[in-house]
Amino acid sequence: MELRLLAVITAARHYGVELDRDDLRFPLGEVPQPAALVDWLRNSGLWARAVRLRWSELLALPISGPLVLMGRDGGAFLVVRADPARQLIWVRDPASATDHEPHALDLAAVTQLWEGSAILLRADRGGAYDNEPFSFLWLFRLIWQDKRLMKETFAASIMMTALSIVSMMLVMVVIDRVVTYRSYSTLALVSIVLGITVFYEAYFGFIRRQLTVALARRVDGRVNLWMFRRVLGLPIDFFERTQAGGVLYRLGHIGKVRDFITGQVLTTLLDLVTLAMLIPVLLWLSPTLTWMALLAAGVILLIIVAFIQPVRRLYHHYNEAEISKSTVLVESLRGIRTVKSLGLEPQRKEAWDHTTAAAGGWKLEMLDTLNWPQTLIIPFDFFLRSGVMMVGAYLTLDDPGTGGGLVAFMMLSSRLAQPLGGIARMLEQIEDVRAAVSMAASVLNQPREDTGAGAGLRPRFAGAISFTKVDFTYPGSKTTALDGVSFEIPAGSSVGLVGRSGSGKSTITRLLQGINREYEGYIKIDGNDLRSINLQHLRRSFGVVLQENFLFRGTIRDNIIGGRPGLTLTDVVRAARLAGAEEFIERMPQGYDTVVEEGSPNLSGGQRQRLAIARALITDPRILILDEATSALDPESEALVNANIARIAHGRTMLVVSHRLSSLTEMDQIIVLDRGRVMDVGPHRDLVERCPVYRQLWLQQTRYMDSQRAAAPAPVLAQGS
Ligand SMILES: Nc1ncnc2c1ncn2[C@@H]1O[C@H](COP(=O)(O)OP(=O)(O)OP(=O)(O)O)[C@@H](O)[C@H]1O
Repeated sequence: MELRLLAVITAARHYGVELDRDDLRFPLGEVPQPAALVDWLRNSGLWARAVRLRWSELLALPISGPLVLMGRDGGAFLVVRADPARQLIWVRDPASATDHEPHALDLAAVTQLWEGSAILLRADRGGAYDNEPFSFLWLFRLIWQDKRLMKETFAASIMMTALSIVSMMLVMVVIDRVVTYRSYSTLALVSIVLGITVFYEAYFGFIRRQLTVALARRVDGRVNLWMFRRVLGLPIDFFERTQAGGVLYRLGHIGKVRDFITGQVLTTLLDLVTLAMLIPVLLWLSPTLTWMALLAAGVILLIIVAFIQPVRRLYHHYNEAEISKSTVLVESLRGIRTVKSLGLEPQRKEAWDHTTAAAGGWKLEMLDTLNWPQTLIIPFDFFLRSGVMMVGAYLTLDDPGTGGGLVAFMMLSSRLAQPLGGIARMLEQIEDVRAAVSMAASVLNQPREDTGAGAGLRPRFAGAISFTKVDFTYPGSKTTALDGVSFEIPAGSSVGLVGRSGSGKSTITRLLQGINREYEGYIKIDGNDLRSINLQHLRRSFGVVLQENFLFRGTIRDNIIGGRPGLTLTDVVRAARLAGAEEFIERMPQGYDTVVEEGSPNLSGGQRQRLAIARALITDPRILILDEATSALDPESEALVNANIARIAHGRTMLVVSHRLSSLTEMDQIIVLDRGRVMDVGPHRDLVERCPVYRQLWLQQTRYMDSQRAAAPAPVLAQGS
């Protein structure tokens, strides 16, 4: 089992990618199958494929880097070279050192070891393009990946146009010959050929539609996958800066761009093929009429182009208004509890009315402006459709022998209208779509976090943390959040972070998790500079519980596992017990299989929090951060969690941010912060004596608690008396 993982890890390393065991979706203890290994490689940014090969095929493979053969006994080995002439392959044992000389195997030896399947891998060539910014060109290149399908679609279009030209020519023959010379045999022959032509035209039309649908579906799939990956790759502070409503609305535009390219642009390109073939034939049939038709079409295009600029401006305003509208809606829905409990409905309604009216106003103005080109083109469109025929009829009067030609011209030129209309529509929409591209790009092209598979160290943490002269200011903010912060936390110790509101407690935990990276100074974990550690590895090594934690729709068990591979119900129960959640979960009718609804309305705040603690503990993290994790709990739940805190802290470094100093008195050290500076570090009893800021906070709280205690016995006495 280990050998297969080792082989794949070694092969990936050849391409500069460091695989993370936590990314492998496969139950621990079982033999990993090629499909799971391929998924692992692909998710880490490599191109990989599982194949079954024959010996001859294996020998014929061009081997530029190692490929992995699956061994019979659940093992694996790496093929580094093949020599078809000598019928030999050279393999490395993944367990041995990489500089070890590969050894040659022949068919007999390979048959004994190999079970027939292999994993091919290489650096993903799509990778570079994957990292490019979202733009029109990007989408075109994405579509161009399906070159074969595109070529087939174009071939079908060419065939269709050729066939329609043939059938029109046949009509011309019928009119000129059959009618003039009364030839029945020609009529019969032409009818048969026409029948066949119609059949083929229908057939190619069917193929063309099928191909365009297939192309659209593929592009759709790829764009969706890519978009979600990009969005997940954006840093947290982007989502903090940007309202969810705006992000959703902007991302919605990607669908518009995709539909435009796979629909309008593709059809127009195909129609251009038709135009390129039709125009020479029309010129041959009647140059005068052709020029007239093209002139009318040209004027139509000019009218549309003239209105592009004003429409673009109005569209921009309309979009901005729509973003505000959608922000009001999303905000109202997300904050519905606050809205209802504070009775803020009239204000929200007013905001909604206001933004809706603004969006409606801009839309109306835009449609009004669009109405002009649509009206102005009508006479030219009419001339294109009917006027040309009248002129043609007039010309035929002078030359009666050309009746067939005129009919053929009319039938063919009617096909001119569709592609020209298509081009016009495309030009009309292009502004819309350009705006949509920049909308979607404003989210998708944000700088991403560098969580790349190859980037950074992946050390096993013991949990020692040090900050040395760390300065940090939030982007766009004037006040420094951290000012020359230095402290050391030995591995395995528990540390409290205290200070007034806004003193920088959460900022310290954010920097540690790599949420904000633009700090000055040094942050080290076990002596490794935080900047040099792989971001995903870093975050996975932490357990984090915040004041508000999001639970996903699913069972309690799924929520605690959180999709992490290799965890069983025993782990879930262990984590739940440690978090003080076991008792309430077992009282629920379905126990660990109880379904948590969206927003978890079926759980109390305290229960939700204890589940979040269990979720953080299940991976047995070396470093645990509790950021006001118990602040919102009722005294009973808080007491339950606090009673377990010593057990939770056992064997790991624990960082607890809390306003309630009474829950921190047992910590090994407490770091006192004030306005972004470290005022003092020490255990509770020392700090009360020597640190004025801490003493003040402590006295404030104990005085408050004393006054509560003093107030509490009164009713009891009254009752007893
Ligand atoms: N996302 C942010 N963008 C800009 N400034 C921020 C951001 N988060 C915090 N700050 C500022 O940084 C400073 C430190 O904030 P931080 O949240 O670390 O304090 P805290 O001690 O955790 O406060 P609290 O106890 O209220 O949670 C504050 O002045 C705050 O206004």
